[in-house]
Amino acid sequence: ELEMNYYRESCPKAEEIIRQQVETLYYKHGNTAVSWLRNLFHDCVVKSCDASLLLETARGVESEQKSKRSFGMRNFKYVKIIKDALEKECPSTVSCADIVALSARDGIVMLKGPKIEMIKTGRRDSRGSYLGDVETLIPNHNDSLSSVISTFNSIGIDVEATVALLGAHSVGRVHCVNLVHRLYPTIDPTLDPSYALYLKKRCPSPTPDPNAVLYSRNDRETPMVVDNMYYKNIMAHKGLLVIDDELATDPRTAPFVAKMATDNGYFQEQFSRGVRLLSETNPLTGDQGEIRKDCRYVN
Ligand code: HEM
Ligand SMILES: [Ca+2]
Ligand SMILES: [Ca+2]
Repeated sequence: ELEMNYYRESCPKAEEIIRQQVETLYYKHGNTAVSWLRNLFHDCVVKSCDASLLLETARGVESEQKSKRSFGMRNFKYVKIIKDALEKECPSTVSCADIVALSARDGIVMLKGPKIEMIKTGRRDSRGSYLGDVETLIPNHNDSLSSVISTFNSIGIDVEATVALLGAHSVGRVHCVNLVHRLYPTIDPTLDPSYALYLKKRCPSPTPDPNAVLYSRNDRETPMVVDNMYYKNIMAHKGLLVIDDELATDPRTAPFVAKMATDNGYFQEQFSRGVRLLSETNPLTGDQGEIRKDCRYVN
């Protein structure tokens, strides 16, 4: 079982070390905090919050980072800095899976989102990756709301918390490859026309080079703040993904969207609840898995 402050005896400074490292990294490379948030989603939805996402391709392991669904993910190299600081203090004690969970919590604070005081720890690390499952488990950029709701529901996350978690798209970016289908050959009629013109400027080619770093920010107003701006944007038909418009108009989700758009406190409360639920997905505990020494490789 996960518990609060799992490392209180084995490594009392663990949570403080992670917080410090997340903070230092944020001041050097602000978008690391954005990455820690996305990592939580991409790790926990694929089987378990077990740091399977962090494994690189080596010794028979094929990295989940290679999946199309991981497109645009960045900053993995900085996880090593956090892990090394922990290994120095207490070798082979703090799991990479707990780094994923705690760095997401601390990253959200750097992005001026809610302070989630209590997050359970004691997760252990997977002994392999699940590349083959990533495409079925992580929703695609053009998936329908119904399929997204059922994905989240299958890991115990209700519709209200799902709507709140999508507020993560109040920070970060989307590359043109994930957008152009809404702009070319004709503009998706659910997009605000002036916003569509802006997006066409950001993404001038219908066939962007996947290696080019052409992207649009998720939220032009507060791009580095986890806030309820996402809901205001999607209600104004200024969302980037297909699901954004559905979220704002579907009767199952529209009431939550409208409330989150007007009440940042309510958004923060539901977002915190969503993050906690997500972080507790199917953990490995006890003698399952292992405590990796280097998050990139199984021991
Ligand atoms: C329906 C579910 C979701 C879909 C379809 C989806 C899809 C996407 C796509 C297509 C991108 C842009 C990738 C790129 O082009 O670079 C993205 C970025 C991002 N997603 Fe999601 N996402 C979903 C849910 C979530 C959740 C639940 C979280 C976190 C709680 C999250 C956090 C992020 C973050 C932080 C970014 C920005 C990353 C960066 O700028 O480096 N997403 N997502
Ligand atoms: Ca995982
Ligand atoms: Ca924002």
